[in-house]
Amino acid sequence: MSRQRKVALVGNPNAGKSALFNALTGARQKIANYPGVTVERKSGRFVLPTGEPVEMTDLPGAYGLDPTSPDEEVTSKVIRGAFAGEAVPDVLVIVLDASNLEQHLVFAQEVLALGKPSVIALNMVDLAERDGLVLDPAVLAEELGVQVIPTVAVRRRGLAELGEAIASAGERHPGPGLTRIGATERRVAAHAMAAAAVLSESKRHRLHAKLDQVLLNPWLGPLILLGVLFVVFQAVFAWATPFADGLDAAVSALHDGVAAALPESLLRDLLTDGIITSVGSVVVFLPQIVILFAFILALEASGYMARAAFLMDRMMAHVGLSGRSFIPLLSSFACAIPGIMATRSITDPKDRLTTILIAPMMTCSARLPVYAVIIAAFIPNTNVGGGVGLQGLVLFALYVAGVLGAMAVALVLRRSMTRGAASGFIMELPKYQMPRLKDMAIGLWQRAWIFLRRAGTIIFMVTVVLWVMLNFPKAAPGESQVDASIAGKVANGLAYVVKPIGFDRDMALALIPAMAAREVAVSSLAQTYAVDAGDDEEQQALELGDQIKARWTLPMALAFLAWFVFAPQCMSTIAVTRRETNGWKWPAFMLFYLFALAYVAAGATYWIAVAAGL
Ligand SMILES: Nc1nc2c(ncn2[C@@H]2O[C@H](COP(=O)(O)OP(=O)(O)OP(=O)(O)O)[C@@H](O)[C@H]2O)c(=O)[nH]1
Ligand SMILES: [Mg+2]
Repeated sequence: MSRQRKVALVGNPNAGKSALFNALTGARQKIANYPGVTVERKSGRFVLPTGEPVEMTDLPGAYGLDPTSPDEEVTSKVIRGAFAGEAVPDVLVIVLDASNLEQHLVFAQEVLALGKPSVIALNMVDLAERDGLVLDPAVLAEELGVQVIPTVAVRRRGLAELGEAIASAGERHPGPGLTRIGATERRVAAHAMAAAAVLSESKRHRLHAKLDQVLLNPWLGPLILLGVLFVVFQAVFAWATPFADGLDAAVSALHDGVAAALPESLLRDLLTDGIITSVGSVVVFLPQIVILFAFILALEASGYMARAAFLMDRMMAHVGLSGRSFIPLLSSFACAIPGIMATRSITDPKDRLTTILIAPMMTCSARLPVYAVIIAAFIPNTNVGGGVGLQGLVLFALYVAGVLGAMAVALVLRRSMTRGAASGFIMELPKYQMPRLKDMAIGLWQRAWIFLRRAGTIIFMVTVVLWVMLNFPKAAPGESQVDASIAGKVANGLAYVVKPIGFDRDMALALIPAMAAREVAVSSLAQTYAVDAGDDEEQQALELGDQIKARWTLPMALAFLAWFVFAPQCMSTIAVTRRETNGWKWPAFMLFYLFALAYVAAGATYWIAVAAGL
């Protein structure tokens, strides 16, 4: 034999080619670049069982022979013998991931159609078996017309058999089935072959495979995801009502009880109209928060969340981000702080910065009380048909508005301040699982506790300060207490700024303490109206929602909602952004652009609503 024969390993990315290459060639490797491109060329010596030494190359992973990347181009050219200065391989070892057979068979058919001497390494059979899937290599060999050797590259299983198969791989002609052209035909055939090769499959594996087929379907998948999210928001309203009503009654009872038990005094006012009214107005949203988190935790534990990230990867790529940003952004639906901290897992610094900057637009749970009180006051609790409640629909729309805003900003940032290419994304999809009740209960308890602690600390303190500012100096007889107070005077100043976007003095007043935490907007409205009601018993008896309804117009309410979709009203988020970006530059930028967006969005909402005659 004049020339040393060449054997090349080909297959989809992550099939285990390099693992197999290392197992076969050991330390006898040469690493260089293919001439003219920065693609690594790995080759090594391997001695066949016949004693014949061959040169083995580990080709870059590819999904097809029509290249879409420099890696794929090298692979495609080398195996066709079209790469200048590179000898054409004599035998191809096509490496397949047995636990992902259907997908890998698509490329395998394309390679086999070239008609070269080939062998298939059915790799990762250990992982397939772990998942309850046992395959019959003989069926595949029959279908494909080449030898199929089960291997476990990392355990060196099947290497000797693979060597023998390589030694005996001879000239072959592509069978009729392998001259199929077109990706769709190959896909259909891959599906049939993968199904035919199954020797035994646990019920669970079959079910999971079916689930993935539906949930990850490029058309159905996103629709289902949208549907799931939609149900969540419907439930947040529908299921929480009885519990929220109960809490509300308890808060009122406590308020009245304390008011009756104490003599009239400043302390009594502070306790009742100040603390109980404000903290109570936030605490009543506990049921909605718990329901929202129950869904989020269940979706995470079941394995669906990772699928959602997978589905979102393509969409995120459109705005220059990857699926990697999805998890931090998703956590930001609970709270932007853990979300921003979770961006540490994003390796590309510009990717990460973009994700941090848009995280506050994901609707966090602190906005829920604001949204809920205004929606409940202004949006009728009607059915828009098919059992869909209008209130849940509006809530859903607010979440969507935040997401769309974030995507638009990411798109702009990735073309300007954080310019750069989107990084790739590979994600392991976890197995489907029934969420465990105990884990869920612990998770829910933690979230509920965090929420209550906020009510007991930040909101409590801001409330006391606000109460002082609202109650002093005392109004002259006939004058409104709110107008006379320090808070009222400050709010009157701010009211000039927010008047063009439809906000009145009370709304302006709510914005100031809400810088500490968004929920405070609700408690400060509750307090303002309690102070404003003074001794008017009829006014005092009104619920916050009814107060708001009586004082605001629908365009005002909608503008207020639009404001909270964007406004960066959370000191902790600003602080954590400063820490994660090492300076004030980015948090300052974040504050500026989010306030600008909030102002424009609220103004546009107000004037459009007014023009529409709402
Ligand atoms: N359990 C198990 N893991 C394997 C097996 N073969 C490879 N792996 C692991 O699968 C992962 C991917 O393997 P690689 O050899 O890097 O895959 P590759 O085909 O070279 O991937 P690209 O170079 O990206 O095309 C690695 O973590 C390997 O350790 C196997 O038979 N069983
Ligand atoms: Mg590799």
